[in-house]
Amino acid sequence: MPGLIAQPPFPEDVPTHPLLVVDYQLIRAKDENEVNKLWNAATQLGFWYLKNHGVDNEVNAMFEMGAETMALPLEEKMKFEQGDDGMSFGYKAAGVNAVDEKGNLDSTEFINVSKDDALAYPVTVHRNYPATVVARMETTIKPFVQKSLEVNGTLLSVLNDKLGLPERTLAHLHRNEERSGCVARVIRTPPKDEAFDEERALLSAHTDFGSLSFLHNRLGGLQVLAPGTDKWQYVKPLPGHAICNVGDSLHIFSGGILRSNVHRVIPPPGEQAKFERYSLVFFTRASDGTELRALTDRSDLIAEAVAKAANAAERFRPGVTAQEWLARRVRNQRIKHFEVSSADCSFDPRD
Ligand SMILES: O=C(O)CCC(=O)C(=O)O
Ligand SMILES: [Fe+2]
Repeated sequence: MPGLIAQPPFPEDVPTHPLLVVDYQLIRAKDENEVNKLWNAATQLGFWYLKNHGVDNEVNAMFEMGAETMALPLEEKMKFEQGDDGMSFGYKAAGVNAVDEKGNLDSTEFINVSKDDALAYPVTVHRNYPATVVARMETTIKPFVQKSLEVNGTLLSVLNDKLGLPERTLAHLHRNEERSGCVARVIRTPPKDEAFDEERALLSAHTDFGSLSFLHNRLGGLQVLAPGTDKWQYVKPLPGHAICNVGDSLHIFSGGILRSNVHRVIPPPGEQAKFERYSLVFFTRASDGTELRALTDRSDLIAEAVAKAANAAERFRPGVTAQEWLARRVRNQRIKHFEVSSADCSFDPRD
């Protein structure tokens, strides 16, 4: 089980991309220095470490839930597969997504549990889940979802104010009680297959689709392509530190001020590659019916940024809701839609 088996440390001699370390407790206290650090991280790279978030116990329990679920027979897991229609909740089998332009298939499994299903349990809002998920819905998943919503909600409110938006503008677009694509995801990738080339992605280059991602890594493998560079670099997992990043919808709401940066997952470096890799993410996404558009009418800062941007109309008013954006992005990754989606430039991270 992840975290219970001793795993080799991240190698010393592998280059990594440093991230700013933001202290969640100082953010909650609205400490000015810390708020500025968060702002710099969110506007420059769009990724940062978050320490003192207080979610460690729930994270460990979620890894257990993920391992219990992945251990089910494939036939059982397939009863809950997300399918080819753009549904993001449920089980994603290995080999259903393309990882590159050649149409190579992924080897990554997910279990995605909807925030709406977790909070409404035992009422079903979107779908049913495997017995290993149901057994922990109340004890493990709901507390993880609630705490993750709180952490991301606090970060959103600080960013809201720095963007010059009226109080709680972003909070209104991300209301816990409204249906959304917010989801808790456990990811499993197998140990590295020696036959695969080093650079073959486990999760292809992408930007996240929602507003804020709260990620927990144990082994390396996550890489970012930092602005102004052409080399992928590992982000080193640090014990007790989450990795947070901005996604597409927040990039759009902010008129491009907040950066939704490209990232991918490849096999972990060195000795770590011999182990299966588990990671856990909570994605905060806007309520389903929210129109994705820059909030130019609510903030002078955003209006100025959009006025200066190239192709602003296309980039910051794509003419879709948060729900449509998510469904399109999820659907276009599936190999079933590969020919259509590659013609539609789905490998452009902003498709
Ligand atoms: O597993 C990771 O480290 C990153 C996962 C990720 O980027 C995603 O699920 O969007
Ligand atoms: Fe991602």
